[in-house]
Amino acid sequence: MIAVPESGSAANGLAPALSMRGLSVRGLSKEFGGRIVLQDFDLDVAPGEVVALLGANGSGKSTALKCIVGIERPDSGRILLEGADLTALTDRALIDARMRTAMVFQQIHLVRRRTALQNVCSGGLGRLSLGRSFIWAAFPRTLREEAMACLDRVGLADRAHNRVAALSGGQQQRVALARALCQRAAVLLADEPVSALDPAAAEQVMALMVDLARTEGLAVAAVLHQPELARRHADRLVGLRDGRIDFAGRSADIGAEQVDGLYLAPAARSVAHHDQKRIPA
Ligand SMILES: Nc1ncnc2c1ncn2[C@@H]1O[C@H](COP(=O)(O)OP(=O)(O)OP(=O)(O)O)[C@@H](O)[C@H]1O
Repeated sequence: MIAVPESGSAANGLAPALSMRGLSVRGLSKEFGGRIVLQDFDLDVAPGEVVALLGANGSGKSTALKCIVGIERPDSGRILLEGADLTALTDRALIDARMRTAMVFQQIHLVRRRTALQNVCSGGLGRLSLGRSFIWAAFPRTLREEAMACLDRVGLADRAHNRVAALSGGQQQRVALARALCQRAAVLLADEPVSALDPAAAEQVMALMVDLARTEGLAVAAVLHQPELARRHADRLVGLRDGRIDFAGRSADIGAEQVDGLYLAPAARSVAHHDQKRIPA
């Protein structure tokens, strides 16, 4: 069992220095067509820790995750994964480093006509030679055993041979988490992983992500649209507004009104701010 790190000692909730473990991001910026959508974005996620990214639609949350995982190319900034600077790596070293990051999405990216086990095996494809990678039926026994253990870890060993299409949304998301385990990822980036799930399934998947962080030492960063769920499950919260960090800190230290403020329109925000100032302490 990995202890929850005492991060967030600095005033802004970030670790004081770039970490050699887990994920550290500094000064990430990205613009599309001349419009800045992410600016000076910093993030630290230690092994065993869960950090939730919150913010209104269009505030830059997904762009941040996409830049970290390599789907988008940041205009500037540094991304350190287990101490390796991804922005300085090339070729095989970059591919190997990227393999240590897994991503799960709201729209679950699994091959629906394949079994849960085959999908989880695919997480280990990067470790196979190219020739074998595309033969679904020919995953080596060792990989199948590892994938089975990963499915067992998420409570789905009994559904290993079911096609993904026959599983519920919550079960599919658990298969996606098992695939991340089989990939042997050190960092898990989750983009609205529970938005398509009913409340009970969402609760279950969030609890599983926290459990995997604690027991497997995964560093988890999750974009969430459910502030209450984030507050209950995440160790720290990072609030984004218009591409910039509005607040960052331990979940217990961040007030509900601060979180709610992320979702107010600018005019309502200035009224709320004015009202807040009038309330005697
Ligand atoms: N490939 C792209 N090309 C142009 N603009 C983009 C692209 N991707 C994102 N954007 C813009 O960047 C801004 C931030 O988008 P992003 O998806 O990161 O926001 P978000 O906070 O994840 O929003 P949501 O909660 O709706 O998913 C938005 O205005 C979006 O339209």
